[in-house]
Amino acid sequence: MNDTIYAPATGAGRAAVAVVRVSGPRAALAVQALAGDPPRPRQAALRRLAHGEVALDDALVLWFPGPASYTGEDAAEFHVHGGRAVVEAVLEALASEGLRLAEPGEFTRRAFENGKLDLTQAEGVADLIDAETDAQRRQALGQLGGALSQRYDAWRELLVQALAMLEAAVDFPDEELPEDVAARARPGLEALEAQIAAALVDASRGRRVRDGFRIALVGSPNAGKSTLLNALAERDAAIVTSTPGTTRDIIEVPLTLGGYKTLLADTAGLRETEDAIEAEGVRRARAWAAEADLRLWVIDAAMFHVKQNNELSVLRSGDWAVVNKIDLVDAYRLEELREILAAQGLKVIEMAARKPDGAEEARAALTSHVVEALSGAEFPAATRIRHAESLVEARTYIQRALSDVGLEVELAAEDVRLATRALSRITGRIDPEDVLDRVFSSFCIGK
Ligand SMILES: Nc1nc2c(ncn2[C@@H]2O[C@H](COP(=O)(O)OP(=O)(O)OP(=O)(O)O)[C@@H](O)[C@H]2O)c(=O)[nH]1
Ligand SMILES: [K+]
Ligand SMILES: [Mg+2]
Repeated sequence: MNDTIYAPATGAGRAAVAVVRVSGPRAALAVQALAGDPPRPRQAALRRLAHGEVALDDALVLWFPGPASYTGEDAAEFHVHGGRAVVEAVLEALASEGLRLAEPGEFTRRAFENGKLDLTQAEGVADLIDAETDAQRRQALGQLGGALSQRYDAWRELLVQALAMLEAAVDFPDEELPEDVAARARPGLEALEAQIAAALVDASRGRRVRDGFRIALVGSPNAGKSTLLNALAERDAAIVTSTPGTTRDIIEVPLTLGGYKTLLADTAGLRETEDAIEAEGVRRARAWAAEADLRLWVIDAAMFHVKQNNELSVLRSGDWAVVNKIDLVDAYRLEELREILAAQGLKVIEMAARKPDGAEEARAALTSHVVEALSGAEFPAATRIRHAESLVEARTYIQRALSDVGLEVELAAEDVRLATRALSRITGRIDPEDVLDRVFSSFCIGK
């Protein structure tokens, strides 16, 4: 039998109300010990909480007999005044009744184990709690509502149908069934393979909604990268000085643009250097830039020289050139720069980052870019690397099955079985402990 667990469900610190949750077989006893007979199920009752002779608080008490509770077990909630001493006293009383403090995510893990939600929905719960932007919230809510579960279940169903045909062909060879029985599995498998392939392309956009669209500021020392970062962040996140080589570490600033989470990174100016610390900074700058979704190549309009080739090597097509310090040059020079950079296939933005509102055009352009890149990506087939890994695996088995159909039907059937397992792992229909541990360890205590 499970332990009975308790935890504060609300954040630490002073607040008007704090909620303490209890779940497990001794939940009714715990309510009895602190608040007397459990109230009517799912109805709040105002009670004096006491432990032995000691009064603890006046609180709302809710009693959720299983299985109609969040965890599926007997559960209760105490809505107490949100002072630290009150919460501590209630937690202590519960501990002395033989209950134990819940581990991170343990309530949701029990809900999962009791079939209240599947693994992607459990992840939706965690993501909803972590959601900082509107897009993250929509994505998490969709996932909690079963958007991913439904898609995976539909795919699983297609695999089960294909498997049925292949198994029929294995069990009743030759005479009893038409010889093209196995071949009938093919169109379904082909369609599914294509759907998974498309989903994988879309998955990286979905992950960007959850984890943030990554924008790297790169360029020569002193081009004004840190100045631009600070202007966009609207605070002095990075040190700005007139000394080239000021920034060494990557400075990441989360920025919400058009309702989407982005991560803006200021990086060390790119140059050959004897200084070991700066060289490490340059290495990190290149590595971050390589993984980014967009690179902004910041250029000092007065100093730029066409031969800045070592910087070009980090750029990809579709990246932007930000011509900074336009206050220092004339129109003729600007026109010249524009031509050179456009010829490189870069989108060109001009600014004086140091001037008030100097970065507003860049902010507007970035906002439209991110919205365009991510809109609609709230509901992809995969929001985590874990999902994408299993999708890749399922796809590989389906491809192998397709090459075996007609030759070795038994092998094809086995591959389809393996593909089914890979998909089942995403929703937790089959749930190796390590996958569960990975998912639930990211939760906070009390959820
Ligand atoms: N005139 C002018 N100066 C600017 C502008 N933007 C930045 N600067 C100056 O350029 C110098 C370098 O700016 P930073 O933001 O530190 O440049 P950086 O690219 O981060 O430099 P490193 O970190 O050393 O690679 C500072 O003295 C800034 O004040 C601008 O729009 N116009
Ligand atoms: K500098
Ligand atoms: Mg800098």
